[in-house]
Amino acid sequence: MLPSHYRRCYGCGPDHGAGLRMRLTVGQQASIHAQLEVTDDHQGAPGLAHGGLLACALDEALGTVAWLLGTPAVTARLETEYLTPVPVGSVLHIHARCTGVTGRKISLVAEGRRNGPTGSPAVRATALFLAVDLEHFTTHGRVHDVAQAMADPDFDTIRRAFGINP
Ligand SMILES: CCCCCCCC(=O)SCCNC(=O)CCNC(=O)[C@H](O)C(C)(C)COP(=O)(O)OP(=O)(O)OC[C@H]1O[C@@H](n2cnc3c(N)ncnc32)[C@H](O)[C@@H]1OP(=O)(O)O
Repeated sequence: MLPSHYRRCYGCGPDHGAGLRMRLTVGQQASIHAQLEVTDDHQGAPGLAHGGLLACALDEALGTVAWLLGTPAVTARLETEYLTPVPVGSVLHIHARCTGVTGRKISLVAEGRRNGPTGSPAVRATALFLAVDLEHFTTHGRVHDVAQAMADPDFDTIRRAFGINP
């Protein structure tokens, strides 16, 4: 099981009051298994998960695979395909994996299944991530948030955890 890469991340952060709090586990080679419990807070239509939120959950799993490759990376392109509605109360079992790397470009795919990891697929995504350096976050984000994240006493543990499948 991987620790959250950033405590205030909407996808996996334990300190985010309204986040998805996804838990992610390393799979074979560069792949990730994750689970999303679909709750009342995730609705787009009555009783059904919001499509954008499902894309967010897949994005989180895809981004975590990219980090397993040893570099921070950000989503450049994300295409989602919705196959069946996902009702509140279901658990989405997500599997994300890398399909190729060309320079800074990381190609990935993900699939979310209902009713267990071998259930029928409900949502799929194809993504392109771009590897970036720390400057990406200090230039475009808030310097004090970056400094705070790096000052986290668990920062080294978190960084090392992503070296699981070098
Ligand atoms: C553990 C972590 C979990 C995190 C999960 C969540 C992940 C996220 O949500 S990240 C947040 C959302 N994403 C962003 O904010 C990114 C915003 N975009 C950017 O910052 C920039 O556009 C960025 C960094 C993606 C690319 O910019 P830049 O580094 O200048 O790349 P650039 O030089 O233009 O292009 C490099 C290559 O990528 C290609 N490329 C760039 N963007 C795209 C795109 N959208 N589609 C296709 N190809 C693209 C270019 O064509 C180029 O290809 P080639 O080398 O073959 O000519």
